[in-house]
Order: sequence, then structure tokens, then C-alpha cells
Amino acid sequence: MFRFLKSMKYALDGIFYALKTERNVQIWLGVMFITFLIGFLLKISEFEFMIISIWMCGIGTSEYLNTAIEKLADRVTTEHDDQIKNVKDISAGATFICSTGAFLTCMYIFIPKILERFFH
Ligand SMILES: Nc1ncnc2c1ncn2[C@@H]1O[C@H](COP(=O)(O)OP(=O)(O)OP(=O)(O)O)[C@@H](O)[C@H]1O
Repeated sequence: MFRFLKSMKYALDGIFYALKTERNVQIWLGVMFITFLIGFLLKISEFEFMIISIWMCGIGTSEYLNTAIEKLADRVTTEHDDQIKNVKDISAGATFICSTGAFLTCMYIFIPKILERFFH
């Protein structure tokens, strides 16, 4: 049990460290807050809220992993290196894929509600 709590503390240290220092992580948190606010105003269902939550956690997870990979890559070398470029680009690609999926899902949920509310 003590080991589990210690692991949780390390994970929380990582979460707060990235939140304090990484702009992209801060942007993710802001976007998540705004998305939930829009969802609340548009009165999305519990199911839609769960779907959006899963996407938001997915983006956060990929952003944290992307940050960790970038940091590790910079430890390997900060000189120009083609492999490091590939590693960083692929890692950024993962976040991009997840963000695109989340964006499309949010549009699918929000647009009909916006049309319904303002154009009916
Ligand atoms: N050592 C390197 N060698 C070759 N290309 C690199 C190297 N470091 C970065 N790059 C290229 O520059 C891009 C941006 O890298 P960088 O480390 O600045 O990340 P970033 O996208 O600006 O993320 P963040 O804003 O989180 O720092 C990479 O995707 C890669 O294409």
C-alpha cells in the first residue's frame, strides 16, 4: 500500500511539474475547461459528457507522453539529428491524431445543438 501511495506521489509530481512548466499542457487544460463549459451551456447529455471526457484524457495523456519523449530526446542530443527529428515528429503526430479526433467529435456533438439553439 505504501509503495502504491509513493508511486501516486511521483505521478502527481510529474503532473504538476508539467502543468507548471509546459505551455502545451497548460493549453490542453484551458481547452478542456472551455470545452466542458460549452458542453454545460449547450446541455450535453451524460453520455456525450463521458465521450468528451475520454477524448480530453486521451489528449492529455498523449501530450504528457509527447513532453516526456521531447525531454528525453533533448537529453540524447540538442544537436541536429535526423533520428531525433523523426522521434519528435512521430510523438507530436500522436497528439495531433488525438486532438483531431477530439475536435471532430466535439463538432459532431456541439454543432447540431448550436444550430438547434440559435437557428430554430
Ligand atoms: N535535435 C533535433 N534534431 C533535428 N530536429 C529537431 C531536433 N529538435 C527538434 N527538432 C525538430 O523541431 C521540432 C520541434 O521540436 P521542439 O523540441 O522544439 O518541440 P515543440 O514542438 O516546439 O514542442 P514544445 O512546444 O512542447 O517544446 C521537432 O518536431 C523536430 O521536427
